[in-house]
Amino acid sequence: MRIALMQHTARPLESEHNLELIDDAAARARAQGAQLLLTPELFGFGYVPAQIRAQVSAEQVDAVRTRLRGIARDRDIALVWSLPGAQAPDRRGITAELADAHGEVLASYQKVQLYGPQEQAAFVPGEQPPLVVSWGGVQVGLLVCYDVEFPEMVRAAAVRGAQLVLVPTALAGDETSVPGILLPARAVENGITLAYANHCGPEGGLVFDGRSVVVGPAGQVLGELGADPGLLVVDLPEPPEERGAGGADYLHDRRAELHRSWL
Ligand SMILES: NC(=O)CCCCC(N)=O
Repeated sequence: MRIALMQHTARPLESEHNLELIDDAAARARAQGAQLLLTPELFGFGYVPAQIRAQVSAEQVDAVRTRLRGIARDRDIALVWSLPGAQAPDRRGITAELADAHGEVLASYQKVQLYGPQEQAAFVPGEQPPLVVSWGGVQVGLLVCYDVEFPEMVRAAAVRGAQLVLVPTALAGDETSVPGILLPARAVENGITLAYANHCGPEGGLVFDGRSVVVGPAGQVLGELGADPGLLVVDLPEPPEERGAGGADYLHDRRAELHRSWL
């Protein structure tokens, strides 16, 4: 299976411009044989939580979502996007959704681990575990940004059968430990592949790191980008016949009840 990750700089609240970037990335990804395109967190509006809360209506979110479904359909590629939820501005979270190449939404997930006071003031956290759906013969789970830094969140996707976890993100501040240490660890401890698509460059008062990456079940880097805009196209390895092949099978060996009683 071949997937693509879009890494770019969104323009705050300029959804027409941001959608054109996504459409262009979808066309280029499809031309390179990718079956899915993963895009960064809140890319349609830019990573500007306070401005989204104050200025983006539910109708505007719905219009952008409709356009994204159309891009998936018109470009004949599955698409993962991240938007504000469909609710009123004071009751919505940050979502990630997977649509198939017909533009049909297969999975929706609401970010559980909101990051920092800005996000917590602007959005409502999700309370549900990641939904895992079958797409292209692979069990796919969705998480958003900060979620993936918690072992519990990736484990929740893995115990629900996820083989591939797709993560729209918005990481700034030169946090090299996230793509460099945490993501490989999450992949190894669950025997899964993780794809992490970030913003890059100056946007909304922050400077995003880029460093989008795909990490395989042994923690191996299958593809990565630097600090500039780009399209990362990666051929995913076949999911391992059985987890832990050649190593520990943490999911099988863990003493979950005992661990739960300690935490
Ligand atoms: N949008 C986000 O969830 C940002 C998470 C950044 C976490 C970090 N370690 O800097």
